[in-house]
Amino acid sequence: MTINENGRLRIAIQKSGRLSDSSQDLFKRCGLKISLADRKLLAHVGNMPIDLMLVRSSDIPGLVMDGVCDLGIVGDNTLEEHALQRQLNGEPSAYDKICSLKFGGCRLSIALPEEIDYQGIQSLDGMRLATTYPRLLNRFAQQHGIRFETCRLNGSVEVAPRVGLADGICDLVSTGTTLEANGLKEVEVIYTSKAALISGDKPLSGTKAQIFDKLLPRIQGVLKARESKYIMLHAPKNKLSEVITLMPGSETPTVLPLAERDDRVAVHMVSTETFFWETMEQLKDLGCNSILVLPIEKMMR
Ligand SMILES: Nc1ncnc2c1ncn2[C@@H]1O[C@H](COP(=O)(O)OP(=O)(O)OP(=O)(O)O)[C@@H](O)[C@H]1O
Ligand SMILES: O=P(O)(O)OC[C@H]1O[C@H](OP(=O)(O)OP(=O)(O)O)[C@H](O)[C@@H]1O
Ligand SMILES: [Mg+2]
Repeated sequence: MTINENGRLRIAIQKSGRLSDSSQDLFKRCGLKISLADRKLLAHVGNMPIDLMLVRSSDIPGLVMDGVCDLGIVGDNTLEEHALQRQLNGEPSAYDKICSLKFGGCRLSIALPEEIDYQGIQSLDGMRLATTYPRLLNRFAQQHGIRFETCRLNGSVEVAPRVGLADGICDLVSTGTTLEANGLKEVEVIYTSKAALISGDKPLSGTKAQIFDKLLPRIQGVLKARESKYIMLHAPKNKLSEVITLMPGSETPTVLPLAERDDRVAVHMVSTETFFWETMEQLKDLGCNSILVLPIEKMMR
């Protein structure tokens, strides 16, 4: 049986959940025309030879490692857990992480009921912890020379201690609201995660490699644009060098004359660093005005 050999690049993304909107948005920003009809699980991109396969997040590492999909977007946590499980089973677990994406940020943490007196990692010895990530949790236990029992729950893990299923949990945390709502406190962060773009470890075939070579710079351009800002301001000519020093990442600012003003110039630049209010205030103190910080939609070097 030949799988995935129709000359179209196949990308697995989460069907619905924490990563699905951001994954679709990333490809839309890359200029891909995606029309996702209700319940359609394989969507053809209209203007590029790419198909998006909509699946459960937990299936994405396996689909990419087995070559069913060429690329995938998945959380580091899911990827690492799956790879560890496959290694234990003696199954192929190789993949390439192409880049980290800037969404889906969370941490995998151990949490215990608030009333428990936690004295450090040794307090976990002998406990029973509910988790969706037993392999990552066991690795942590081994690294710290402690033993505990794990029981697997695929969702609503935070309810386990209250119903007597476990002493504590190991689950994903972002704002901490779910822990707090369920009377739990975070005691150890065992892994930090973001969404990642992955591929299998074998090189793509000719046509697919060409599609990928077109897509990757667009993805990188979207990521770069997201963290970059276009800054414009008017500055006194005699303070120009001080102004430029203050501007974050100001390698090659453009300096333009202003109509009917010999003492002031316009300065334009792209900043790839965070532009803080404090910097704007300092620029103002130097005599700058009309300071604009604008988002950038696309970038290509
Ligand atoms: N609270 C959160 N904040 C930010 N990112 C999160 C959060 N919870 C999960 N994630 C990230 O999003 C991924 C998908 O989470 P989500 O809960 O949508 O799906 P799931 O239940 O883990 O998986 P599946 O799609 O297989 O049902 C997680 O693996 C993690 O990387
Ligand atoms: O720290 P917080 O911001 O509260 O987020 C943490 C919650 O988010 C995730 O669950 P999700 O809401 O995705 O539900 P699920 O268990 O159905 O996957 C995770 O499993 C936690 O329960
Ligand atoms: Mg979830």
